[in-house]
Amino acid sequence: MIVTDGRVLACERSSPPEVAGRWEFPGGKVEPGETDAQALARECAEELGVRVEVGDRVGPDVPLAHGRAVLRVFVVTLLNGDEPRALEHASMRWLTAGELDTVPWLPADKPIVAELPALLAPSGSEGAP
Ligand SMILES: Nc1nc2c([nH]c(=O)n2[C@H]2C[C@H](O)[C@@H](COP(=O)(O)OP(=O)(O)OP(=O)(O)O)O2)c(=O)[nH]1
Repeated sequence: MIVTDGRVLACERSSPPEVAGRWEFPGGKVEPGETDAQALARECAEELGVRVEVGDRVGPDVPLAHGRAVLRVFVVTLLNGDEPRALEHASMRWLTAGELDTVPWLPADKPIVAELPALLAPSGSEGAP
């Protein structure tokens, strides 16, 4: 997940048909010989045209419905002022904590999205009215 200025980048899948229109964090499958961080940097370049630094993990490993993989999410930071472009997604939105419920997330993402308000809140404001 790319977090900038208290907003997270949410991406709308364009395919396959059964998940088109559902929203996710940019990323993709780790290929043989890659570390998690290498795979994530490659996918961010392919899908968004950006260079990133991979940071801490967020939330649990979530088993995917087909049982062949888990969803594992990391915070990443954009490098060199790069601006994400939706090269493979149908659309993209930068969401504040208050907007997280305004897109239909893929089911596997929901436990991870649940951890986001704390991460997006300005430090010290967690729990504030
Ligand atoms: N990148 C990403 N994938 C997710 C999320 N949530 C979720 O269930 N997935 C699923 C969708 C896919 O089955 C898989 C991600 O792999 P992918 O995006 O590389 O899959 P794909 O089938 O489009 O592409 P490919 O690797 O087969 O070329 O994980 C998420 O937040 N981000």
